[in-house]
Amino acid sequence: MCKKPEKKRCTAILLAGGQGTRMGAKIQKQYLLIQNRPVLFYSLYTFEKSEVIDDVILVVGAGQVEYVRKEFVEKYHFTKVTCIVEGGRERYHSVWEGLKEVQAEGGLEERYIFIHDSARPFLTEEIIQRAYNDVEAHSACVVGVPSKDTVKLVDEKAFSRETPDRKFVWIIQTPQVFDASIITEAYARMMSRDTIQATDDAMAVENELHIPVHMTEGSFENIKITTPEDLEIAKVFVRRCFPEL
Ligand SMILES: Nc1ccn([C@@H]2O[C@H](COP(=O)(O)OP(=O)(O)OP(=O)(O)O)[C@@H](O)[C@H]2O)c(=O)n1
Ligand SMILES: C[C@](O)(CO)[C@H](O)COP(=O)(O)O
Repeated sequence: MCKKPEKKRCTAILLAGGQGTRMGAKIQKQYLLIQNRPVLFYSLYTFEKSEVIDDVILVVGAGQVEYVRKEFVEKYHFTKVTCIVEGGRERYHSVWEGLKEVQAEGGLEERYIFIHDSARPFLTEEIIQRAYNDVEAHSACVVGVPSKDTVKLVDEKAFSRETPDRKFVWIIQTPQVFDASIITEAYARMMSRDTIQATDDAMAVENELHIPVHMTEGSFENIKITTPEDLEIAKVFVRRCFPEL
């Protein structure tokens, strides 16, 4: 009889260490409320219920570890959160802090890492499943959606330089999912450089290891809460995405 291969351990690194400058609110946007619950609650809830995700490393801002432990992990009984660490100045610093925890725990060969922005509360189990299938097939994948708009590359004075064929343009979301050994090696190399320009995790893998990263279909609801109008949209999406809450 053919034995089914064991599922690899799936760890989410959930990022909640940003300042939310573009939101311009008095508190960081991961703590703003959408329908009576903080933005950070929703992705923790989705990971907790997920059949794919085994454990969660939560990365938070300086001095927020105990607050998040009490007000999220204990209050809502999020049992998959195994550790809460402080992040750093840029998003990639925060990812690196999460990855250091992964390295310390070990088992890199048998593990996938799902890096997700807590600022994207409308992640679904379907997207997580699709990403899992994709990382099994390709070792590196990022969730995104094909662009619905025409995209132009422009010069410094905002004159159009090039219009890429839209069928090759994807708008990138999270989670971004990798073999643990690939993403830790890519980040270790990237973090040793003097200047770093990486607005997502795939860039580390593409630039440092030259490994192709596959696109996994996300959803147009998997938005990032970035500026105040995103919160207005979120109020509509939350009812559709979490009818049980
Ligand atoms: N130093 C940082 C910066 C960002 N993030 C997280 O990365 C995700 C995406 O970043 P972004 O939307 O840019 O969040 P902020 O950095 O908070 O926003 P802004 O750039 O407007 O300050 C968010 O969940 C944010 O909390 C993080 O953990 N650590
Ligand atoms: C990773 C990301 O969410 C993909 O869209 C995005 O690049 C994060 O960028 P930000 O400038 O930190 O919001």
